[in-house]
Amino acid sequence: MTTTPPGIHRGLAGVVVDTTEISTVIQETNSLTYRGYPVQDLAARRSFEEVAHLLWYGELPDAGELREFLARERALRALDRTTLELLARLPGTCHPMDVLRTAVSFFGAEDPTEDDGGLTANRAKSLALLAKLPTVVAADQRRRRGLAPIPPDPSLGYAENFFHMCFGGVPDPEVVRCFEISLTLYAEHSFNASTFTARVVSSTLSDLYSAVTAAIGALKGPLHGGANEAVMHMLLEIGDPRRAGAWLDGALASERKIMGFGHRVYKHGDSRVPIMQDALDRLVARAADPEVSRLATLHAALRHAMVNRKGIHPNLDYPAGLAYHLMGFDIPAFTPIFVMSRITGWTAHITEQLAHNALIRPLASYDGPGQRAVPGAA
Ligand SMILES: CC(=O)SCCNC(=O)CCNC(=O)[C@H](O)C(C)(C)COP(=O)(O)OP(=O)(O)OC[C@H]1O[C@@H](n2cnc3c(N)ncnc32)[C@H](O)[C@@H]1OP(=O)(O)O
Ligand SMILES: O=C([O-])CC(=O)C(=O)O
Repeated sequence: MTTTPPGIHRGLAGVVVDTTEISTVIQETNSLTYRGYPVQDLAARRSFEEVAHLLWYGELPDAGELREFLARERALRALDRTTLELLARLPGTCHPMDVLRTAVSFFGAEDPTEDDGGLTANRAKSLALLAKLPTVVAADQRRRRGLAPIPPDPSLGYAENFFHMCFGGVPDPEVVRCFEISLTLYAEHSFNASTFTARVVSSTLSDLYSAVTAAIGALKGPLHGGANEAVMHMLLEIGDPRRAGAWLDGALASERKIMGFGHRVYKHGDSRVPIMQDALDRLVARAADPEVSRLATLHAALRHAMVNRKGIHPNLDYPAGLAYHLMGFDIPAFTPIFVMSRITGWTAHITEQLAHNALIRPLASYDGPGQRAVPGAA
């Protein structure tokens, strides 16, 4: 095992690198606020579009501002033919996060204002990405099912339209509401790895698309956003609620990381989990299906076993993973759905970084070989 020398903060654990006005985790109360508003109240009372406005502009929209915001977002959802052709040519074997990463990079290449890092230009790009990403995710899920894309419907809200583009129909409002709650909870979480990645890229004065492309790469990993997919794979691997304890003992004995558990900041439970778990419970009750009940029982059994054995609590990916499965999405679409939401937080942070920019460039303590002569050099 390697020991960390004093003064070194591996993984930047515990290091405060800047200030932010966007969100904060309040450790003492295990709570999370966006621009000062508790996230559970936003999830209960506001639409995801209102939350996006709050994150970007600092305030919830009034009725007129919301009308205008919705109209602008709905008008930008469609993909042009070149993008649809490009996406259709990507191998069906690649992960949907690769598709999304490629799409964002391509949007940048297509945008003649790509290098305009001004506030107005970046706000326009952020809105266009918010509007278009669900269209990419839905078209990609359909492609993998051998189905043609369904164009967006501008008469539908953000969450409803996503279901429409994925499945050709909108489920009952309770399901849409649970999905929208997940989008609000996933929208923003301070200096997490993907947001920090976006800020690092922006700190070099690179363009917004490059920062978002890099952030998608960071979110894909199973220690971050990729965990919501890994949770579902793990539940399917365990299969039977009666196996949960024994499976966990074996996994811990082999030093496996249990997906959907633990967090760098929350050590006594993720503030978002109770809200998402409540939404998941409603989905389970509504389904009234023995197979769904079995999965929910397994989900609860593994959570209890993990808390009992290790004292490690679930993070948001744990209830969100199963909730997305019950909503009918394919597992590889789960992390792309996270992107559809987190695009709001990433772009809010890019704007904030550029407003008070300092190049992000930490130091490293060198512990490689001492200086030596290149063979043959005089
Ligand atoms: C939306 C999000 O991105 S939330 C995070 C999603 N990621 C996951 O769910 C992946 C699983 N979880 C993990 O790997 C970790 O908990 C992380 C990466 C999220 C946080 O990691 P860190 O803050 O670096 O915590 P760290 O890895 O130091 O964990 C502390 C101890 O708890 C253990 N631990 C933490 N999480 C887990 C886990 N999920 N399974 C097993 N052990 C765990 C570690 O092994 C370590 O044990 P040790 O002290 O005996 O070495
Ligand atoms: O904050 C983190 O490290 C990870 C997380 O929960 C998030 O990004 O939502």
